[in-house]
Amino acid sequence: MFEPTYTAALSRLNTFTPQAGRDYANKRNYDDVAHVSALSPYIRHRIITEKDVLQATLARHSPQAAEKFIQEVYWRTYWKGWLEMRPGVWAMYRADLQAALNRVQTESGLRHEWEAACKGETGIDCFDHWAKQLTETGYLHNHARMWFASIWIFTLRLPWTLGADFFMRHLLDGDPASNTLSWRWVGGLQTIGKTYLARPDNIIKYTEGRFRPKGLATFAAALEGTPHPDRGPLPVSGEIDSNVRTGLLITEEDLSPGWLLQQFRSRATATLLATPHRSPLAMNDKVNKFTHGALTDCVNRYAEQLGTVTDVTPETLDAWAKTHDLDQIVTSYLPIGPTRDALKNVKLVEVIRPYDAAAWPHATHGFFRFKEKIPGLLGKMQNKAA
Ligand SMILES: Cc1cc2nc3c(=O)[nH]c(=O)nc-3n(C[C@H](O)[C@H](O)[C@H](O)COP(=O)(O)OP(=O)(O)OC[C@H]3O[C@@H](n4cnc5c(N)ncnc54)[C@H](O)[C@@H]3O)c2cc1C
Repeated sequence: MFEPTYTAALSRLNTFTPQAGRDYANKRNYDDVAHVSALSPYIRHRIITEKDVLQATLARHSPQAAEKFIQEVYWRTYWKGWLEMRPGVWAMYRADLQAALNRVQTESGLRHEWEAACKGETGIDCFDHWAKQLTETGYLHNHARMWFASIWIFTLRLPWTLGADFFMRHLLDGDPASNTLSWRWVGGLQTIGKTYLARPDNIIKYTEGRFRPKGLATFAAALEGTPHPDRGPLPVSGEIDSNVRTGLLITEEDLSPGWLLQQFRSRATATLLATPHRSPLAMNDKVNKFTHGALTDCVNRYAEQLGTVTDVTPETLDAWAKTHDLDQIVTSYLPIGPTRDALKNVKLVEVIRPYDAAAWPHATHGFFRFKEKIPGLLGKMQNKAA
C-alpha cells in the first residue's frame, strides 16, 4: 500500500489534493482511507514535507475551504513543538514503558491480555480488526487510532505505554511526538482531566455499520500520572560554517535534504537509520523496510550532490568523519525521539527548518491557541525556503 519513494508520495499528494477541501471536512471522520490523504508515512519522514503538502493544497483551495485539512497537518507540527519544550515527557514515556514491559515479564495475567490485544484476539471485533489491520498494513485511520487507544486503556485496562509501543512497532508513520502525546490525550494525561471515550454509536456511525461493539467501557476516568514538566526553552538552530570541511548526515527524520544542500557543498554523506530504536521490542519488518527503502530513494534522488555515501551507526559516525577529514557534520535538526537519543553523544550542527522555527514557539499551550496562529504561519511559510 505504501511504496517508500518520493514519486509515490507525490502521486498520492496529487491524487488527494482535489479532495482536501469540503470533501475532507465532511467525510474525514469515516474509517475509510478513501476520505483521507494517507500521506502520514511520507510526511513523518519528510519524504515530502508539511510545506509541500500545504502549498499543493493552497494551490487548489482557499485557506477557508481547506481549513480542516490544513489544521490537521499543523497538528503534527504542534505536537512536535510541544514535545521539544518538554523533552522530559518522552523520557518519562520510555521509563514507564520499560516498567510496563518488566511487569509483562513477571505477571502472566497481564502478559496474556497484552498478547491477546496485540494479536487481535480479544473478542471485541472492531478492536481485533484494527489490531490486525495495523500489523498487516502499517496504517490506521485517525478515528480508528482514537477508538483503539480508548478501548485499550478503558475497556481492556492495559497500561497505555504498552499500547503506544504497539503502535510504534507497527505504524509506518510511528512518530514520538504524535504517538506519545495522542495516547496521553486519550488517557487524560495530556489535557488534564479530558479523556476520549470510544462510544458504540460513534463507531457504528463512522464505520457505516461494519462494527456494532458491545461491552465497551461506559466511563473514562482520567489516568493518574506525573504532572507536565515545566516548559523549557526551544532548541536553537545550528549555524553552518561555510569555511570548513563539511559532511552531511541524513536520517529518517528528514529525507528531503535539498534545503541543506543549498547552503554548503558536502564532501561526503553518512546515512543512519534509528528505526530499531523506536521500541525496546523488535520492530515490524515492514517498518524497517519502509525507512530503509525511503532512505535509499533519498540517496538516489540527491546522488549528484552527496559525494561518497556511507551507512553508519552512532558508534561509527565519528570514525567516518575522521576518514573524510571533516570539521563539521551538518544534519537537519533531530527532534525529540529515538534518533536524537541514539546520537546524543555525537557533535553535530543541527539546522532547524524555518517551517518548524516559525511554528514551534506557538506550541506553548493547547492546540486551540496554536491554531489561531495558522493563518500567519501560512503567510510566513510562503516566503521561506524550507
Ligand atoms: C492514539 C493515536 C496515535 C497516533 N500516532 C501517530 C503516529 O505515530 N504518527 C503519526 O504521524 N500520527 C499519529 N497519529 C495522528 C493521526 O492519526 C495520523 O497522523 C493520521 O491518521 C494519518 O493519516 P492520514 O495521513 O490519512 O491523515 P489525514 O487525515 O489525511 O491528515 C493529513 C496529515 O495531517 C497530519 N495529521 C492528521 N491528524 C493528525 C493528528 N491527530 N496528529 C498529528 N498529525 C495529524 C498527518 O501528517 C497527516 O498525514 C496518532 C493519533 C492517535 C489518536
